[in-house]
Amino acid sequence: MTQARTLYEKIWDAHVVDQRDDGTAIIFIDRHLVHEVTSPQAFEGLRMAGRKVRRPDLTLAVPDHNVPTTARLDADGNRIPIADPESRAQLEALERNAPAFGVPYISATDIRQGIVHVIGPEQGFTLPGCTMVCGDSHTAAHGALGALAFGIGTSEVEHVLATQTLQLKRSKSMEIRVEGDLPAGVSPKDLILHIIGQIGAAGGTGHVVEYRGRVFEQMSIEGRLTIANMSIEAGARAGLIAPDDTTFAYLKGRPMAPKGADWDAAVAYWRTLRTDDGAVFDKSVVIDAADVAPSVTWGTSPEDVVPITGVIPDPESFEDASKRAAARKSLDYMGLTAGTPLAEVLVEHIFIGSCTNSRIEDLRAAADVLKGRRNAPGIKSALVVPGSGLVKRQAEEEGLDRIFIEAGFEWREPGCSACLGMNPDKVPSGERCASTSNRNFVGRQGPGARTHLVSPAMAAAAAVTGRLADVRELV
Ligand SMILES: CC(C)[C@H](C(=O)O)[C@@H](O)C(=O)O
Ligand code: SF4
Repeated sequence: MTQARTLYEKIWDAHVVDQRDDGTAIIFIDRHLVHEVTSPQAFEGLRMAGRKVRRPDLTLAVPDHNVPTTARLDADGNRIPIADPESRAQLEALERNAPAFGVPYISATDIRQGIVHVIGPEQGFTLPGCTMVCGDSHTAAHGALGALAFGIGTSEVEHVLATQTLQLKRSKSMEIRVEGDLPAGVSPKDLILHIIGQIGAAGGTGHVVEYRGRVFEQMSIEGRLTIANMSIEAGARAGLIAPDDTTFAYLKGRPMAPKGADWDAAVAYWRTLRTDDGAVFDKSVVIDAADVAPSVTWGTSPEDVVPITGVIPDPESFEDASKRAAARKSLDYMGLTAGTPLAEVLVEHIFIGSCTNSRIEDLRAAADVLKGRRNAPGIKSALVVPGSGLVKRQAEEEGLDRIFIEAGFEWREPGCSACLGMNPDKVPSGERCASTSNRNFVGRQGPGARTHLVSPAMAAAAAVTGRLADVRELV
């Protein structure tokens, strides 16, 4: 009898090109996404060494981090140059490097352009069972479709471009099993924030996590992408959800997905990609879905999570001395006082976007709350940034753009936007933003910016009330 294996072990075993005695292995990489921030030096390295891209057909490049989310073409149809010199240089480098190395490139003015982690699944570039990398920590997102996907550094980007392989050590395996069903009004974002709040920002360190349970089986691909995306915020190397009929239905007919007989063969293989009964995980965590409420972060780490019904925690209540010190610092940065009910915290900015929550379902969830309502007077800016041009177009076809605009939101072009301060979309110092992104680090949305991570519906609730608010009281 063959040994029972986890999903992670199956994908790993299928990609080992060479196994060394010291535990390192050479792994074949099926898919490589490239963006403008982590690729310029990698291409430069190839150029200096006189090397080519080994498998341009398995590589896909798109700019997302630095592109402004305002109009990209002027009235005459000419490209509006990027003002920031560093951003412009990175974008221009990618625009030169992709054609020079024969890498398929989706330009900033292409309708398919968007955040790498949104366009990969959308184009059918991301497939179950494949190994996938990108010079970007949120590559974990693609695990939502059952791909073993993780972020790599720029020198590894160069290595993958040159060889289509990567030297790696096998990670440990971890199961996060969620039992029961989520209560009404609770979204995948609330669940992943809750999970990170429970296991901590280092809870998954050294592990590849597999999310298991009925909740995930019943979840849409959009929701699964939100979950897997934030695996890295729990410290995990990657996050996986076993592919199933929902995955296959999502991928069928996507431009880069297999077609005809290849599709049938692929689906037959993908159906084998499940953790076998009796397979053993190195670590196992069980979460009760009934415990999850709409979640909000209060501090400067994604593990600083409380339910919206809660209060800002007292730093002195933490057992660990370093956690007490970190919480004091966080509250100082965030301008918050222990004991304040979350629902009394006023916000000035709203950001709906990022690779965590910028897909069509996210926009629908926010628009559902905003419909017939207007942003509260205290809201100084509210941005909605679709994850790709295709998401944007679909939202417009559904009339969602009207709902956002009528509520007082700005309807923008796709990109990373205010998820991180690398482009013009920033939150002013000392001001507070309810954000659907994934990181609330110090300065993440701009120097001195204060970030509260929430779901799209909760961001909309914050917009119309001008404070952190329980969306369940609005619908
Ligand atoms: C700029 C990029 C390398 C970075 C990452 O690796 O994740 C960014 O996407 C982020 O979310 O912080
Ligand atoms: S949207 Fe944010 S988290 Fe995602 S890739 Fe861009 S900067 Fe990173």
